[in-house]
Amino acid sequence: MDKPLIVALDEGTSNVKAVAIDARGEVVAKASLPLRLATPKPGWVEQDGEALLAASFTVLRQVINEAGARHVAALAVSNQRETAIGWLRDGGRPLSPALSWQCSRAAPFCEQLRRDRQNEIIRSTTGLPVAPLFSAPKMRWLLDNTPQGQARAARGEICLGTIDAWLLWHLTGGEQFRCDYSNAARTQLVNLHTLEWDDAMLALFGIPRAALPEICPSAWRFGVTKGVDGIADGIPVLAMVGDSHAALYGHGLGRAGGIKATYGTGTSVMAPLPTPDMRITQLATTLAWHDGARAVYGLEGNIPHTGDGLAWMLQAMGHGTLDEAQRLEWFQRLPQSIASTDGVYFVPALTGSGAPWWDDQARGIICGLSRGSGPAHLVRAALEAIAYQIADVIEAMKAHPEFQLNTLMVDGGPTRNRWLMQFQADLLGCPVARSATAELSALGAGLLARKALGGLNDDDLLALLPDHETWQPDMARHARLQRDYLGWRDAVARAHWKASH
Ligand SMILES: O=P(O)(O)OC[C@H](O)CO
Repeated sequence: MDKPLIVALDEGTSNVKAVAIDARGEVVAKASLPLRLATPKPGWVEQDGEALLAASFTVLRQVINEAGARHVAALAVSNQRETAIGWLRDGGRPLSPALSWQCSRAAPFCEQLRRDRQNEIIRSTTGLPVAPLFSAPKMRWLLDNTPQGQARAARGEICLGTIDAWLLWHLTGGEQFRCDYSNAARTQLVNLHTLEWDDAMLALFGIPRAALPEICPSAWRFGVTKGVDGIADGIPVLAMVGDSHAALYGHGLGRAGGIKATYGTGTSVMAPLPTPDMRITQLATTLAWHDGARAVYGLEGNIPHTGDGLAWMLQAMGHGTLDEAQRLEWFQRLPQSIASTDGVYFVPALTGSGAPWWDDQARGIICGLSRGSGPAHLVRAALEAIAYQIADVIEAMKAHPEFQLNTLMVDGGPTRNRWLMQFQADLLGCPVARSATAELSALGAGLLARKALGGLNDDDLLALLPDHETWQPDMARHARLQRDYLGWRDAVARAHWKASH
């Protein structure tokens, strides 16, 4: 193979990395750079779109040059989702900083939609709840805060896009204005049944169709590089996909029964589904990817505080300065030093609860303390809370008629904790499989690009997936943990107590 490499860009919220992946699926070169977030007002979170481009092009240039441009068959992109940016079609200059997925400046507009009782039509059309997280209310804010924004957008002078579209536009010298299905599905403007921009949603959010990109499959010939300093012209971009979706693809190509959980500050749990079905109102339904032949859907639950709850507990106990290695040592040693938490639970609803409860008013609680409770009980309760919250989302997923759980596939920093992996397997009563690679999103996007190159079927791609280390459940312990899980549910109800009083 004269061009064996795919260079995949993983454009995240806090850093951007590029990796070169060879024909066996191995990472042979990589580079990364941190990205800055700005918080100009409470609740506002934004990112300099041009700085994001510059960092992305720097890591791409570095990896392409290290690997040798003549060996690069294609580029692939996985990216932070929901973040929205507007730019001038003439010249590509941004209208303002990109509005991060974390930004809640569009909350008043969302509140109005809820007051106008638009929730149900939005959810049944797009699969998503009304929330400032999604791109559509952010795009509306951008147009409202740009002189003659609506009129100029309707005339096609303004482009509105997710980060994949922004990157592609600039990678192709302004020639291609396209995004992929997975990113489009997170805007809240796509009809999940037709997979097209939806007229009713465009009208509701006040977004002219002329301002939006063409939606393409995630594995697709999106365009070729043109005019990027230091990067050869003519390299095809063959995949673009949201990062969480790319990780699911990188774990197992979305085979039935393989659910993934990315453990980080928060956790995204995603299950692949063959059809969209929006009956489970506690979770978001989304498009996982379109591989050029077919669309795969996803049922997703986002939990805001998992690793973050652990960090909070450590800080509250006065150990916030421990470095990463010390934390891992602590978090493995302390929970094993006791047989159980003796009924102590920590519900880390620190800014409200996410999936499957969705209660902004909920607040964190520690309950079940007795005279004998100590640091080990608290640390163990914080670790167990991660596993319990994931179990809550999976419980909600079980209501879906096509749901299957064979293995929970996991990735992210906290999965290095072997005690936590075993506890998660015992609690769920199913194997937990941790991916051997830290570059799962980039790898998933890279595999989609390989698919677009042609010549490989899914069995060939499966052979390129990284290995997993698996923890098998102890079923006797699983049975005992069902009692503790009921105690957890009771604690969750107490965390939600404030909302109803
Ligand atoms: O930047 P990450 O990797 O935390 O991902 C951000 C998510 O895509 C937002 O939905």
